[in-house]
Amino acid sequence: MASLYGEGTPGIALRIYDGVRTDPEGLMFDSHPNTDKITPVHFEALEYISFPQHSWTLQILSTPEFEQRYSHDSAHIIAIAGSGVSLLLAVLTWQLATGRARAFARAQAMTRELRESEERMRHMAQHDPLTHLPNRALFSDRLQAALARARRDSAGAGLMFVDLDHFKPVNDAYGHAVGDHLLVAATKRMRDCLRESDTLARVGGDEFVVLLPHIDTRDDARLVAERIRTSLALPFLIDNHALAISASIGIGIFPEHGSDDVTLIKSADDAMYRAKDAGRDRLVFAD
Ligand SMILES: Nc1nc2c(ncn2[C@@H]2O[C@H](COP(=O)(O)OP(=O)(O)OP(=O)(O)O)[C@@H](O)[C@H]2O)c(=O)[nH]1
Repeated sequence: MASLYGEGTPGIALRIYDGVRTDPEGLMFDSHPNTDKITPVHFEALEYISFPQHSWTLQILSTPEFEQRYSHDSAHIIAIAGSGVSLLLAVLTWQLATGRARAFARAQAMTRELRESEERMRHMAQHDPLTHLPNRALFSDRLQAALARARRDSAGAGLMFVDLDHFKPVNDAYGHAVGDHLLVAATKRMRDCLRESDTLARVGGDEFVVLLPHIDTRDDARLVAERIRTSLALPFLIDNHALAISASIGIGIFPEHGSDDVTLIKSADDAMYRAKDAGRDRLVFAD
């Protein structure tokens, strides 16, 4: 029970019950099974206000002293006015609180959606849709960062161009979809030859690049390149077709074959073309 009217108007109080059933004349009521038993009280000492759409019942209590001072009707009006204002405030507060909570939840959901779509867009802008490998733009960023680190640490880095051999005949003989599946399978084989910290990127139709950001000697790069060459030279079984391809690999070492990304890329790319010219399925180091 709470007295709403402070010290100036002692003797009047308001109770709000939820789930109370009034009797047909509104004089007596039973308690809800979950509330305490409410003792019936004489009409002169209280008023009831039931809300048809709700299970609430207001009980307005007044002491005989209060009624002597203000009369029953005044007590009634003061209580009704007071409870009306209280209810209005409670409803407003509830609406503001839930409205704010809803607006807050919606804003959070929108922020999340926005962030996810930004991440999707950024991923699409930086990755190849077929193999999901980094594309040329992302590779270029990673290469520049790796060379800056290697320069600072006076360390080595390796760059490889890996171009598949005899890929076009696969497309021509079995169709583009089989060619696509072969590119995905070749990607997996190459990825399995690399460390997590290495970057494999797709920079053309059947052309890939590999960044080895930490190598001590050119033999480190040779070993990785040889592993890739061997794994790509094994037959692929794609959509029930046994397919044979291979790879020509050009290798450039930082800083030996280029002290900046542009020079290093050109050196490794030239080496790859020399591997093609020399008969394919081989590694060639940059000059
Ligand atoms: N299936 C498929 N084919 C592609 C895709 N992108 C490019 N290609 C094809 O890949 C082939 C690449 O050409 P080449 O590198 O000259 O073909 P190649 O037979 O490997 O030639 P060499 O490298 O000289 O051995 C072309 O036929 C392109 O149409 C792709 O996303 N999917």
